[in-house]
Amino acid sequence: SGHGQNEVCAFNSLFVQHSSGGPEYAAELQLQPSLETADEDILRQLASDAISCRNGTLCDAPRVQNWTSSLPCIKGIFSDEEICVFTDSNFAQGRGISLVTTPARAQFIASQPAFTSSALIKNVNPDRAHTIPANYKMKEIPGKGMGLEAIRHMKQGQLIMANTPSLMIDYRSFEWLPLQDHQLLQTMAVEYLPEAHQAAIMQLSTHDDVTDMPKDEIISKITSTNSFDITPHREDLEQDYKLFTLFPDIARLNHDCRPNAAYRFDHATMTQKIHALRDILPGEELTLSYTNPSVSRRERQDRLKRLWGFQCGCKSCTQNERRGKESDDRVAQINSLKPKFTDYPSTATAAMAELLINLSRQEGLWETIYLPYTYAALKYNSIGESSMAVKHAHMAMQYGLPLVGNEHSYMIEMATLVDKPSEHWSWRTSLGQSINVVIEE
Ligand SMILES: C[S@@+](CC[C@H](N)C(=O)[O-])C[C@H]1O[C@@H](n2cnc3c(N)ncnc32)[C@H](O)[C@@H]1O
Repeated sequence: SGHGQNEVCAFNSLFVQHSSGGPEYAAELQLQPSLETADEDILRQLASDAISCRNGTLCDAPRVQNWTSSLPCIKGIFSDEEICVFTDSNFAQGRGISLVTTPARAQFIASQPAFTSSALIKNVNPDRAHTIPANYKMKEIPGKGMGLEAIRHMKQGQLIMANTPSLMIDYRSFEWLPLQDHQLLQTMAVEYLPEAHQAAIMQLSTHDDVTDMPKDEIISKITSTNSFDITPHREDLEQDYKLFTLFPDIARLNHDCRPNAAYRFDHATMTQKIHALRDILPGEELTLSYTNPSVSRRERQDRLKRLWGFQCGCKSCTQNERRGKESDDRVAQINSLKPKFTDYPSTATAAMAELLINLSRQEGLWETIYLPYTYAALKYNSIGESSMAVKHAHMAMQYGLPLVGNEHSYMIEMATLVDKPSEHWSWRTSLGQSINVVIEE
């Protein structure tokens, strides 16, 4: 690209100048720990040069439209493609958003309705939604740092809060760039945001003490302690590369192995939505599960310690040995029953689906309970019990719709079944014939 020819702005070409190695340097980079490859001062100089580029004095105009800035860029070690910082400081009523990604993906994201019809995301973020009374307050939670507490009664399925991202970091930035370059882009992505937004990010939890840490590392700690993995839009051609995404208000939700809330990202509105998994009373802490809840207590605790660095103090993790064992047994039974509904040929029955529902309810696994309700609806319909089928299909939708949306295959099946059970493909399929009722997720 034209950009690459400009020595002032092209980070990777300066890497080459800095070393004595020439073209082999790229190969060297793969072997050395990246922190030793570039001098901090040089990187800083490059960053400030890049800012000058952005102001149009040293470089070409940004190559991607719709962003208030689209620099700096760094070329990947394993790829010819560049990773750049894209900021739109007007996004979400001036709250702003920064992306660290390829120009192609940035262009795709900028074409989403959230960018092209800004009225869509008016009032999405708590600090901009002055007219909507908050459902929660932030407070200190013993042993967990800060957290969010419900201040009103909320119904199962209700939207609790929503947020647009502060930062979205393409996984290619971690994979293609040396750590120091990656951290530099991440820091610049923060620094390009409006000041109030930056301040909110810098106040987020770092889990450990970060006094005396350089800013790049503090920001890395903040993103790794608080970000969600977002699966790319289904029309994005690069499904393998997720987006590590920070939502500054939602980041205050602590983990619980049996949470009362769940998240879902809507690409069109670029909004992470938090819904109530069950009815919530005022005074309850609002929680999400950071990890798969359907594994044993030991496994959950190990994962949380390994991946997040904390000892889980949730109710399910701290209950006594006997109750802990009962919970593990239910989870194991759930996990052995579930495949019977999706494996072919299916040996499952409506009674087994009811058992799965009961176990999930007892265990408080609300996030996935739409699955056994869906199985039950299909099994009842397959034996011609339409009223039971419709009843369970309604339950599947009540729990599933807020979490997976109406385009999810299960929700589509349930909506058609409820409409006319006898015209659904599953109708009486288990009677007198040997067709099995199995649907794909
Ligand atoms: C995304 S932040 C949640 C908000 C955070 N407590 C704060 O003060 O901003 C994740 C961090 O919160 C703490 N945390 C979250 N859930 C926890 C739990 N169940 N037990 C202990 N610490 C928890 C850990 O320090 C974790 O790294």
